[in-house]
Amino acid sequence: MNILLLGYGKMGKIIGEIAESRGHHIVGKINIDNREDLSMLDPDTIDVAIEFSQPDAAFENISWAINRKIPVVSGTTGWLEKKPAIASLTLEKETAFFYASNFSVGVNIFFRVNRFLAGLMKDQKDYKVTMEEIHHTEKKDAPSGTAITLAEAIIDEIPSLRNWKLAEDASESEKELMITSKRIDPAPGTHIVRYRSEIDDIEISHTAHSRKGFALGAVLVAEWIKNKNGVLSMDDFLSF
Ligand SMILES: NC(=O)C1=CN([C@@H]2O[C@H](COP(=O)(O)OP(=O)(O)OC[C@H]3O[C@@H](n4cnc5c(N)ncnc54)[C@H](O)[C@@H]3O)[C@@H](O)[C@H]2O)C=CC1
Ligand SMILES: O=C(O)C1=N[C@H](C(=O)O)C[C@H](O)C1
Repeated sequence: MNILLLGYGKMGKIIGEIAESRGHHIVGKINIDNREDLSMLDPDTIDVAIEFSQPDAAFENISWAINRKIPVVSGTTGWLEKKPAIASLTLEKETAFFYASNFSVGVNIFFRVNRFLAGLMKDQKDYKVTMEEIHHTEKKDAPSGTAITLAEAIIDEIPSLRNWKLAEDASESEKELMITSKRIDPAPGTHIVRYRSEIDDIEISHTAHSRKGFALGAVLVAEWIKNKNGVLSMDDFLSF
């Protein structure tokens, strides 16, 4: 496949290496300082764009590709208030858009375990749930996209919770799920969900040892998305 990389930072580079090792051809490596290279590409020769840039660049990158009917696989976090506009554009242009806050198989198993545990805890009034995420110091958004996905599932399952909040922003409230964000190098991504009572604690965690799982997941999705249409997610891709 011919793959365009929109965003060629830590993730873009590993994605490029994995894609090439699987026989794909990288037609462009676009960063903040070479966006003019986009005008030299022939959109008809691009099978899929993989977009890992930064929160304030994602919408423009994704729109550029979708407007040219290029399917997009995006992992950029921190821009999702604009996702409905991308969803409409995707349907209008009859192409495909795939978003995941986390592409690793391990985290997607963790998402299922998190939802199951939250369902078990929903009537356990003696436990208070909190979350913690730890990432490297270059990360631009907080909390992480993965933490938001975890929090949304917990809030879905536990009726007494209304929304999540960053622990540093807020005084505690019974109705809010507090998320602590820590920035410590070189952490590729750690997420912890804790239920604490006077008697005991229950804790689940996922720790990425590198970025390889995120990058491999994005390439596998790019291979899968070819010739598909619509707005897709990991629930469409995963077979478990
Ligand atoms: N969904 C997932 O599984 C994962 C998502 N991420 C997310 O992916 C994004 C990228 O992460 P990293 O590669 O670690 O960040 P990074 O900071 O290493 O790279 C971002 C790159 O985007 C480029 N960029 C900035 N503005 C641009 C623009 N207008 N057009 C094109 N490129 C532009 C920068 O030049 C930079 O090279 C972040 O939002 C991060 O949270 C990271 C890992 C896994
Ligand atoms: O910025 C990162 O590095 C990561 N971002 C994603 C997120 O915000 O959840 C996924 C992963 O945790 C690494």
